[in-house]
Amino acid sequence: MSKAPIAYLTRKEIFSACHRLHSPRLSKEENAQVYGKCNNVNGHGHNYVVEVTLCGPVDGDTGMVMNINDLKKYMDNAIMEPLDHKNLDKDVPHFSNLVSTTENVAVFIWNNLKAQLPRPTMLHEVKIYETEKNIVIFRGEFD
Ligand SMILES: Nc1nc2c(c(=O)[nH]1)N=C([C@H](O)[C@H](O)COP(=O)(O)OP(=O)(O)OP(=O)(O)O)CN2
Ligand SMILES: [Zn+2]
Repeated sequence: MSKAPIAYLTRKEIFSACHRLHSPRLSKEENAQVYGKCNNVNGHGHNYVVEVTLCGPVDGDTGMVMNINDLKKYMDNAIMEPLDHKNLDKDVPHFSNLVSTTENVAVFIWNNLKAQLPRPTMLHEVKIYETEKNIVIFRGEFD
């Protein structure tokens, strides 16, 4: 029997949210120094573009790594429902005591997706464009 080819499947979603970069582990002065304009108490917003990539065998019967309709459902639950049109720092309990950098948002999304996927090991990458120029990739790695 021939082996199934392994493919990477990516889907993109866009969510809008506001936030302020402020770490509870730093003093007021340190926060101002580290985050500069992003520490402004009024906050600011982004249209975050999130690309989720799964990796897995192409099913011989369906021809799919996963049905995109199912991936869309998982991403709605893991990304859109908790984050879209939210104040990340005030509306999302995960960030009540954790600075809402894009790195931390990527880890949050990764963990939400992992908890839902029928085969969590399929999750390969979460990539977020906070702006056109600022991009974070998380692949579930720890130092
Ligand atoms: N490592 C990180 N550094 C910064 C993050 C982050 O999430 N991780 N986030 C920010 C701010 O949230 C900020 O919104 C960045 O915006 P800005 O500097 O305006 O964005 P650009 O770099 O695209 O804009 P410029 O035109 O270059 O000013 C800051 N740092
Ligand atoms: Zn920002």
